[in-house]
Amino acid sequence: MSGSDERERSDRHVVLVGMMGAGKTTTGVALAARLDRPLRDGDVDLEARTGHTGAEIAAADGIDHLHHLEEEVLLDALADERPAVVAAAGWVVEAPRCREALADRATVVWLDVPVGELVSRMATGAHRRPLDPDAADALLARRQRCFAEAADLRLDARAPVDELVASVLDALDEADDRSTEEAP
Ligand SMILES: Nc1ncnc2c1ncn2[C@@H]1O[C@H](COP(=O)(O)OP(=O)(O)OP(=O)(O)O)[C@@H](O)[C@H]1O
Ligand SMILES: O=C(O)C1=C[C@@H](O)[C@@H](O)[C@H](O)C1
Ligand SMILES: [Mg+2]
Repeated sequence: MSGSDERERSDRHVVLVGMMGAGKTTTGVALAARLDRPLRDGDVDLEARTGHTGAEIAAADGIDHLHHLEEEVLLDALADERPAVVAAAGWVVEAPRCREALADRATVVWLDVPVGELVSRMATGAHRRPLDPDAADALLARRQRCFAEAADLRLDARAPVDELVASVLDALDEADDRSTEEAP
């Protein structure tokens, strides 16, 4: 894993990033249980803060306003001293402030899913704004670099959830082993 070692690994948040429908919430619930950490889900925090879903905010106030709120929600979650598992909003890797905070305070896992599978996964749940396949394709192409820059670990998230969780736990253990070996 790359990324800043300013904080001990065990103090860092584990943040799941990826496109809408990539499985951040689903994997986040299972990972938080295994790590015995709280789950901070961007969509849940957004609704608790505003009383509205992302889809409602985008429709009423525009996508830029939604993005501004999502940025604040992630920065708040990362500022919490208690290490958590965080399911971040899909967009946040495009925000330089978020990428900086992620590099400082988190181990970042990119749940990467091809567009065809994403589109069927996005059909579930009511909180998402609608996105057609061509728009999803263009968005992923544009955002690929941001995900790659932010991520310490990239997983093919077509795998079953328990395998994804095991891969994250393995990567965290390996990083812990390396930092123990490197300690003076
Ligand atoms: N590893 C997986 N294998 C198969 N289906 C999955 C997997 N992970 C998630 N799903 C399914 O994909 C759909 C979207 O998952 P989820 O809501 O967790 O995505 P998300 O990344 O949190 O989306 P959003 O960014 O919109 O909140 C759900 O129906 C979920 O059951
Ligand atoms: O991935 C995206 O582009 C988005 C994700 C959501 O969190 C919202 O920011 C919005 O619906 C756009
Ligand atoms: Mg989610």
